[in-house]
Amino acid sequence: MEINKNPIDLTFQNVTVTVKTKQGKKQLLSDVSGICKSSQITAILGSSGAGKTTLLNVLTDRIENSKAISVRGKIQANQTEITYRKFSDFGTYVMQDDILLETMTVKECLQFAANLKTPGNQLEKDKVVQETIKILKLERCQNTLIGGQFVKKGISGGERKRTSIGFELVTNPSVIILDEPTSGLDSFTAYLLIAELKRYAINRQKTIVFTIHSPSSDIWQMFDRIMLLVEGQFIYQGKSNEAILNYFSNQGFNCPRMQNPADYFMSLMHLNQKNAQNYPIYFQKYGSLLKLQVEKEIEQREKSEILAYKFQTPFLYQLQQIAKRSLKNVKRNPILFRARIIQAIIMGLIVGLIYFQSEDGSNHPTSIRHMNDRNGLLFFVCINQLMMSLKPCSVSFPSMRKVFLREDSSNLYSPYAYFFGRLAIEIIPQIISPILYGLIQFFMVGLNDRTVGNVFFYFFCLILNSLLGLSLGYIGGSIFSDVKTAVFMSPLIFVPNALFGGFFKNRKNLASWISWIEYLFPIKYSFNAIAANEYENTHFIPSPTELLNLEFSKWECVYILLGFIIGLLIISCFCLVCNRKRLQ
Ligand SMILES: Nc1ncnc2c1ncn2[C@@H]1O[C@H](COP(=O)(O)OP(=O)(O)OP(=O)(O)O)[C@@H](O)[C@H]1O
Repeated sequence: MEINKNPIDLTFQNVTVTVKTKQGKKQLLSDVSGICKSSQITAILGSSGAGKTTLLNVLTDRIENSKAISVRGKIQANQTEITYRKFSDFGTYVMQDDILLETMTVKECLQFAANLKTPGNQLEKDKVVQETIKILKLERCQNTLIGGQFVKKGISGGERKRTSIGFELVTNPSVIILDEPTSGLDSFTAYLLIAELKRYAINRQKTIVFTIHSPSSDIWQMFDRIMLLVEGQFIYQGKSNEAILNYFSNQGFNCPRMQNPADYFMSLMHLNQKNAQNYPIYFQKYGSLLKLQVEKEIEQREKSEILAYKFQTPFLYQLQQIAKRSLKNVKRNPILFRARIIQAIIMGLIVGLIYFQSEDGSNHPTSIRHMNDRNGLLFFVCINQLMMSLKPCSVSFPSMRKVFLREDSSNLYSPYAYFFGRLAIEIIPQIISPILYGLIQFFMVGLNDRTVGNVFFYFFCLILNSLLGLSLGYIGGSIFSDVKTAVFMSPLIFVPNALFGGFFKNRKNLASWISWIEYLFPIKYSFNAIAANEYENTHFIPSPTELLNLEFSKWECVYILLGFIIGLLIISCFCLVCNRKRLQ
């Protein structure tokens, strides 16, 4: 990684954030101005709820004006105003939660970001990864899986945090903003991390800003600039060490010699009765002694051009990278894939045994009992296939939503590439599973095998049904943000499909005011196609398709089903793109 050609001073002026709450309006930040300089590390301290994360969200332009929240003020980089997309052109935001894919190794994780976000050939991208690993001292764990809920063995909390930072560093940003990078780390690991960030800021002229809760005295010594926040207002901003100690001692707040200054200032800011009486003094002193000075400093910054970092790899390359990663994810966490296959085998066996060599009308052509059995079997197969793929597909997007949102906010790839890259892999079990299911029960039951065409058509219908479940699952998964809601809502898709499918209630008996609804539920076409195929040249008299009043030919149903699948996939892709929320 080369020296930064684009050093940036980040400034903010008169920033006020107001939210509407049930109790009325609440100011999270009140008219704050400040400056974060290049080649320096700036630490923002304050007690819990002081507004630190809110300030970072404003700096990275992640809060939008809306009915519920109002943001005023000016954010500038080298005296040029910034907007959300422009921030990601030169800066990066490492959020408090380390959102990483647990099935990747540290190196693969950084490689993924480097492949998608850095220009040059593969050798150059690999070099960036190696350098990032070296800077963040991740050599020892580079080939260890990240780990988490499903993959139990993983890297430590400190390594996780550094990987999270590394994921953003590979793009060589000029400004790095971090929300509590040391949370959850022991004091020595925290020290090493801040020391690394400081070295990085100096050596590469980066602007590093972070919030921190309780730094040790060793960490405190390293800060170049400190901002102290109390109830959304600054009470100090400027140099660290002697400067801040002198400022407060001049006001009668002397830090005991043997005490960690960070602890002392945190105790001054903590909301209790005694401190609350001092708050007006802090604000008044800041207003009279520092505010003007900071504003002057901001005005004196020189205007210079920001070299925007707009590199994005071609769409097909993004698609390939996402598909490769999804495949690895399935291989290393195969539980869902295995469950789908085992489910297909067990369900195939159950159906095969229950309907074993069921009567096809050749012995008792007029038997309504046998005809009903066969109709029931065909309808059950349609519903069963749909449900077997709907559930896993409805949870697949919500379960990866955080990773997607994080990568999307880093502008790593197009959301369309993400959607189709995942689809390319997730479609595989949805094709294998119905084939397996069909192979087991088709011959056990003794379905229509008069021609090879009939056999293939049956299997084709099973696959279409499975893909229908996938596309319906994707719709739920891309609309609902969490797994539980997506699963709870799936009966809303299933029940009307079953009721209007043409088996439980004969379509001719539907009231005229409601009969049009049946055309909206695709299972009707699946049942129609599979029944039309089964009863081609049937022995049953009269023909079950006539009794069921099935109106379409089997190929007409296939075209309609394909239309449904493609249409639903397009809608779910659109929902995913529109539902992207910025992580705050
Ligand atoms: N959308 C919102 N609506 C109402 N109140 C909010 C909203 N977002 C934040 N707050 C409140 O604003 C205050 C500042 O929140 P913020 O997350 O910036 O604090 P913080 O200093 O980062 O705290 P911590 O150190 O605990 O993370 C808190 O009291 C929080 O409850």
